[in-house]
Amino acid sequence: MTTFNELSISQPIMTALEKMGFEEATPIQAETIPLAMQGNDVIGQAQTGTGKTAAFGIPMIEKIDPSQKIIQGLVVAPTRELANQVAEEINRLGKNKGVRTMPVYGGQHMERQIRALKDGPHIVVATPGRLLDHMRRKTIRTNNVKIAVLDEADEMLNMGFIDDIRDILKNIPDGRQTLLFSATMPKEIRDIATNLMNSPKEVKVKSKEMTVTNIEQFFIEVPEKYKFDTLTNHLDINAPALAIVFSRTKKRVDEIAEGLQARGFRAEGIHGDLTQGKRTSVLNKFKNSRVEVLVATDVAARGLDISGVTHVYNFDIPQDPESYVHRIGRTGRAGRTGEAISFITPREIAHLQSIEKMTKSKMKRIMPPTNQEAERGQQQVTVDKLLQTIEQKDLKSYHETANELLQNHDSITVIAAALKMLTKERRDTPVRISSAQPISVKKAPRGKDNNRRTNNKKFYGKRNQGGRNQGGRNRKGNFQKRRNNNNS
Ligand SMILES: Nc1ncnc2c1ncn2[C@@H]1O[C@H](COP(=O)(O)OP(=O)(O)OP(=O)(O)O)[C@@H](O)[C@H]1O
Ligand SMILES: [Mg+2]
Repeated sequence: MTTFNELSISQPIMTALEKMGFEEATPIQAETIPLAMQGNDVIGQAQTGTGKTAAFGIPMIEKIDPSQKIIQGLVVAPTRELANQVAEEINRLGKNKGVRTMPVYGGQHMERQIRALKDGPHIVVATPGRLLDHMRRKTIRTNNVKIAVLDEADEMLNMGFIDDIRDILKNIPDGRQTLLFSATMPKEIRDIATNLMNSPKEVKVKSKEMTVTNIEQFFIEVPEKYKFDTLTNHLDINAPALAIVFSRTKKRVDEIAEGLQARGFRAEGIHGDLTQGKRTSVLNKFKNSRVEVLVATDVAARGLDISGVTHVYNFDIPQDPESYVHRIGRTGRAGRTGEAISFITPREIAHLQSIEKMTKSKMKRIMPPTNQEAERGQQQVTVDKLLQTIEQKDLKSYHETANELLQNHDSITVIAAALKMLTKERRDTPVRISSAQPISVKKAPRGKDNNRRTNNKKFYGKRNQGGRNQGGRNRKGNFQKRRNNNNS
């Protein structure tokens, strides 16, 4: 364990770290902060949720001279929400030193942004498109930038962004220091990265798996047309505090979010076709739990740090293993636990195996929950609430009425009625999600494939007709029991 003291961090930042409740440095922080503070270029790779933001934020703030009101540090991030979040964290870290950080991204009012930039932030955290726009207008000048960071570096150096990144880096003075961070770093991207840097030091926090071990990973083999019912049944059983459901297309995100609302869930969708105002409001509602299920495209896959996300669903399995790693990494952050559940259509089993191979982790097969299990799951939510109320013990004033009730009815009937009243009514509103092509693997591994397949037909029935009852449940316990041991 490394304390921040051992890393020779200056007092103002130490005070900020204390305020933020950071007691010890995470491994990626312990390894990269000294290297970066010595002036090295660094490529830092560590699992999701392990504190990479502070790993580049701290050395960046150390480099800033707050008396000079010019942009000295630049962070580039792939999405607007992430740019905003990273700016917030660097602001917290740099506050006591008087270092001001400003997020700059598209969808915000240009004139207002230009006015704010005139106030002279020391650090800008930007998305590439809007940053280039400002650089062309000369409303952002990069000639004094001493340190540049690519957060989610492999994504930034991928096809979609690489040209923009080259243009941005061309305009930053040669003597600059460059830091690249991500949880994933495919080899071909690392080679591109090295060319843009000055003899970088590579730090890879060693771990057997690319994914975080405190995220339990499951998969459910389910035909496309049963995915939605499987999702709502699963949500009923697990009653997640906050869940993110990833889907492949914006259209499906909208449809899933609307379908969930129709079935009584507080759900909203987020994707790139929404206005920035809508994107921000949906994310804020999710952060303060007014929305319990966030349905998203990969726009929410990388970097977002929302505490309390207990479940990540891959309604559609992603194409790349990297995307899988980042998506499920929205839970199980900073040492917490989480569950990731991926829906795999029968034709995608080979793809699932290729993801497992790349990430060096296993997903355990679970069976799709039945309608009866989902009903019991919802009742259990009520029972949990009831038990909490019993624990609070403040029930004396209800005793007399309770006694009267029990004189005329037996206790089972009374309790059952109370449970019925308190349990969220299950809606069976029919929902149709437009179809998606299954993802295929170029080289489908043969053979092993077969023992993964089971005939799941018997598990699906029309909603509310009742499926196969698996017997008594005990929330998670039942869930565990149903794992297929052949695959764990
Ligand atoms: N040393 C620390 N002690 C306690 N909490 C920390 C520490 N460093 C960071 N955190 C917290 O851990 C959470 C995850 O950090 P962060 O978002 O930087 O992870 P990340 O490695 O960038 O993940 P991702 O790969 O998903 O982007 C944040 O809430 C952050 O405030
Ligand atoms: Mg991050």
